[in-house]
Amino acid sequence: MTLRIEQLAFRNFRSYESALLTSLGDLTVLVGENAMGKTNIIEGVQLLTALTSFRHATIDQLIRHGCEGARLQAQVSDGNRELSLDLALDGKVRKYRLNGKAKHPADLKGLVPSVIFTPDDLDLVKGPTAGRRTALDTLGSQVNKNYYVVRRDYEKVIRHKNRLLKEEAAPPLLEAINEMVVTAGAQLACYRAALFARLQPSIAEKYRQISRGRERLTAYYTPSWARSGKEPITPYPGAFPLMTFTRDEAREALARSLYERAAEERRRGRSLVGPHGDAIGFFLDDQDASLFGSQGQQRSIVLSYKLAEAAVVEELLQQKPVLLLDDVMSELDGARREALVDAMEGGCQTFITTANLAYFDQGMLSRAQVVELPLSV
Ligand SMILES: Nc1ncnc2c1ncn2[C@@H]1O[C@H](COP(=O)(O)OP(=O)(O)OP(=O)(O)O)[C@@H](O)[C@H]1O
Repeated sequence: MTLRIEQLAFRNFRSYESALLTSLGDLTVLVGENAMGKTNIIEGVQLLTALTSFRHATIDQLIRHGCEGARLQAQVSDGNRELSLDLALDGKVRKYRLNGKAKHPADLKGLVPSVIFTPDDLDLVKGPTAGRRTALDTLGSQVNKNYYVVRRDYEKVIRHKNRLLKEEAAPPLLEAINEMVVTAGAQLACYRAALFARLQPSIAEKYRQISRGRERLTAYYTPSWARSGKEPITPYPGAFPLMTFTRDEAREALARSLYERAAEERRRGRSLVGPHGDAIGFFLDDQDASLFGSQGQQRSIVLSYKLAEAAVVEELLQQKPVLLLDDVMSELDGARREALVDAMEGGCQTFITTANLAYFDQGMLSRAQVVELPLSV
C-alpha cells in the first residue's frame, strides 16, 4: 500500500519560522510570487522522503538564519499505518526519527520514495556526466538500501585512494586499496547496470509518447572499463547496447583496467578507473543530445527520464513515489504539459509549485488543494 503524506510541519526551516500544511491530498499546488517559499516546501518534502536535497544544501543553509536548529515533520499514512517521520537539523548533524525512534537514513530510504523535477534538471542532459551518475545513484539508493551503502563505501575508498596517490604512496599500498576499489566498484557498477536496464526502455517509451514518435531516444550507460576515450562520442546509438554483466565479470574487467592504468594513475596522482568514471548519456537518432538537442528536446528527455524514474520506483517498491515538481509548467509547451498532467493522473501524490495558476486547467484545480504562499500562520 502506498504511503501518502497527510501533514507537513516545519520549524525554523529555510524561510519558515513555522509552517503547517494539513489534510494533504493527491495534488497540492503551491502558488505564490517569487521568493515566497514554494521551493523551500518542495525541498523540505524531498528531505523527508528521498532524504536528500536537490539544492545540495549544507545543514547551516537549511536552518533559518539566526536559529540553532530546524525541525521537519511529516505524518504519513497508507490507510492502515500512521507513521511520523521526523528530521532534526542540529548544528552540523541531521537526525531522522520514525515514530520517535532514531533511524539511520539507510533504514528510511525507500519508505516514502519521491521523484523531483526542477528547471535545473536540464543539466541532466546538458551538464557533465557526473550529474547523470548522481541521478542514477540517487534513484538506486531510494530503491535499494544496499545500493546506498555500496555507493557510500565506494566513495570513501576512492577518496582514500586519491589521498594515497597524491602522497605518492608505495605500489603495494595502492594494490591493497585497488582490491577494495574492485570489490565496491564492481558491486556499484552491477547495481547501476541493473537499474539502468530497467530505466532505459521506459525512458525511450516516454520520450516516444512526448515527442509523438518524431525521433528515437537512446540512453546509454558505459562502465568506466569499457570506455574507449574520455567521453563516448561514438556517433550512432547502436554503439551503445545495454551493458549487462555479472559481478565476477565486472570484478575481472575492473581489476584488469586498474592493472593496465596503474602507472598512469600514479603519474597523474588520481584515480582514473572505477564507477566514478562511468558514462551515461542520451542520443537522439544519431546525435548526442547534450551537444545537438534543442532546448525542447532536452527538456523532453528530462521529463521522460523523470517519468521513467517514477515508473521504476513503483515497479521495484510497489509504491507510487511522491512527485515533486518545482516550477516546471512554465518551462513546457502544451504537448509536454499534457504528458506531465497524464503522469500526475497516474495516482502519484504530487506537490507542484507555480507562480501562475493559469497553467492548470479548471478540472485539475478543482481536485487540488491550492496553498497560497506566503502562509498566513
Ligand atoms: N536558511 C534560510 N533562512 C532564512 N531564509 C531563507 C533561508 N534559505 C532561503 N531563505 C529564503 O527563502 C526565500 C526563497 O524561497 P524559495 O526558494 O522557496 O522561493 P520560491 O517561492 O520557490 O521562489 P521562485 O518562484 O523565485 O523560485 C528567499 O527569500 C530566501 O532568502
